[in-house]
Amino acid sequence: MDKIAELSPEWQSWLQDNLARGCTPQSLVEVMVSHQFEPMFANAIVFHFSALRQVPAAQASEPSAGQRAAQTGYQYEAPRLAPAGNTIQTHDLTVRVVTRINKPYVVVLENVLTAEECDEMIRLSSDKLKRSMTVDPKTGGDAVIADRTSYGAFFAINENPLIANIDRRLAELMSWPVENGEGIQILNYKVGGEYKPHFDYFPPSDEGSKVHLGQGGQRISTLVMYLNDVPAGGETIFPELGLAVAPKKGSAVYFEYCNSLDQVDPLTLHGGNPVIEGEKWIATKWLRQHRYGG
Ligand SMILES: O=C(O)CCC(=O)C(=O)O
Ligand SMILES: [Fe+2]
Repeated sequence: MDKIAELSPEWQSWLQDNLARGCTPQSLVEVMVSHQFEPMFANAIVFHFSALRQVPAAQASEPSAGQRAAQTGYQYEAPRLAPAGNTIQTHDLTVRVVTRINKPYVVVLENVLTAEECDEMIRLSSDKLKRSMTVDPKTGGDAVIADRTSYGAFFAINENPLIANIDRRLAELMSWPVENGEGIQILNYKVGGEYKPHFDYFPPSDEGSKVHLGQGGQRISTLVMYLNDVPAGGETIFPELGLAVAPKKGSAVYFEYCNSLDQVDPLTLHGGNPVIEGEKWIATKWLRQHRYGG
């Protein structure tokens, strides 16, 4: 985590001392935020220090996955997406489970979308992007687009028959109502395009989260679907887990990070590695606690 360099030695020892005294990470985040630290940064840095805190010499030098999970204070509950079995049956596709991690619950899936659906979503969103570029003169066209490392488009829930069928399948897959989902978001990354590590949930201590939490509540899980094969780079990475998922057309990675106590799980920090060759298209589905929009 290179941002550590930005934290003064005084703050670093303050964090170490208070974690050693047994203060909760959340209380330390709040103090940092009250001292004008950016909430996402405070969350990430406090978690980083708490996860790396020295374990007694008698134990392994690296905390086990279970110990790291316990240190965050997040209470794991029964997963929403099927916790067992190598396939998940939806009304029209049999989705295959490739990899599972339990704490946090991260699952790599195959056959979430057909190749035709992937191609059609790319085609439809390319059209949307072209239209929005010409409709809004203030975006400045190509100059602005060239600066961005990714760009995207939204499909409203049930926007057309193709999307409605996919929304239905995803709700079955994730055992959560269609109405609690945000509309599918399409992102396109060119060579060099990336998505720096972040949390998909709205940090509870962040003032700016209130407006998001007011509609549909907290985000609880994410499904990142890959719409094309990427020749090199573009993996979805989970830095706290040492996990990198390579994009594969029609496959997806699913992860959960909010429980029934409204706690959020910092171990789900994730990002998109820079694309090295070719381009990367993904479709992301975020689920909310409550009914969202439509
Ligand atoms: O590009 C990726 O692989 C990750 C995308 C992501 O984190 C998101 O859409 O929230
Ligand atoms: Fe994300």
